[in-house]
Amino acid sequence: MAVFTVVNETDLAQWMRHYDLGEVVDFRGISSGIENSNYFLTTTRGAFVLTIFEKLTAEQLPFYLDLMRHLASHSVPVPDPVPRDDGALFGILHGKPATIVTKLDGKAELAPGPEHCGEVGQMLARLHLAGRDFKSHQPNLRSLAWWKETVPRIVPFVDGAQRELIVGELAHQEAFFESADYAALPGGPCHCDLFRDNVLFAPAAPGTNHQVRLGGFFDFYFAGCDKWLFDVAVTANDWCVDLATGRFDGARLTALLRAYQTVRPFTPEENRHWRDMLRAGAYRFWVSRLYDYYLPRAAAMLQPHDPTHFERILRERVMHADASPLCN
Ligand SMILES: Nc1ncnc2c1ncn2[C@@H]1O[C@H](COP(=O)(O)OP(=O)(O)OP(=O)(O)O)[C@@H](O)[C@H]1O
Ligand SMILES: N[C@@H](CCO)C(=O)O
Repeated sequence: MAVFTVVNETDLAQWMRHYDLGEVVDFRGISSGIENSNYFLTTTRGAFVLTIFEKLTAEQLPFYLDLMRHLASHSVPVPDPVPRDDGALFGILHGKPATIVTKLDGKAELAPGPEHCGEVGQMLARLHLAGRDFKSHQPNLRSLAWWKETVPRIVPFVDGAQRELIVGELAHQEAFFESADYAALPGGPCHCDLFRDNVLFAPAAPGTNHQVRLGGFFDFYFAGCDKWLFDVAVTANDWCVDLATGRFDGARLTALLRAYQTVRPFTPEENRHWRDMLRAGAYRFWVSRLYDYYLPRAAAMLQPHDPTHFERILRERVMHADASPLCN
């Protein structure tokens, strides 16, 4: 269930007066998702998604919506927020900020193969390059500063071995973030949460030699400016692993990294610090999952994600810290 705020026919008719989207043909709630209320909206002008933000505020939204609009205008397939009659990308519905974005094609691929990872890698590099002239800046709000603030709050709940890892890795990451090599890593707007459930795939067009077709990336509400390599690491840690062990699948990892580098080759510093960044990517989600597990927000997370999955991945990455970028 992911319709927390109910929109009836009268509310919708009132809301649609602010848009030049023709007549409503179909309107239905979307059952998945745990953060916002989402509806599929079909009008005589096309297919859209209406999102009512249950937690993000009107002050927080412009960075995300402007970024999506910027990327969409640079041919990166992401939901494009539709401007209202006053030019605004969101309005207020039932007292909460709400927006209409274009609907992407396809469905999530939860058991990806190398062909899916290749498409994701290439588009992620295109997203990074397209973000270079995006004017707003918001840091990744789930990076080092947040880890430093959050780790002391979760440490009382974890066992001795976990405490050692969580505190030790924080020290490792602090040293990495302070290094000259880290400062030299290129960066800009990043998705920061490009997991399998935030990407859609559609059937490949007949007559093309593509096995799959990327519908697009969505759920930009953890996006922020960060090192591009961090985004690649977060993505690889989800798309290219065996979910039972956290180990990399060599074919998927190679496909993702090769495809990314056909668009933007890694710099020497990125090559040197791939493993540190994989650790950072795993750490970010281990910490957030522990936080959501032990300190749940009111009415949040219907089903918290399993923190031990990312503990396993982090231990795996620490163990293979010396491996080179294109190896598993
Ligand atoms: N622009 C879009 N185009 C097509 N489908 C979309 C779009 N936005 C959302 N969806 C569909 O709606 C579902 C719920 O969206 P989403 O996962 O973003 O939920 P949420 O509650 O906003 O965030 P979270 O993933 O953090 O729970 C997605 O799984 C996807 O199927
Ligand atoms: N992708 C995150 C959830 C927040 O979108 C996780 O798996 O922990």
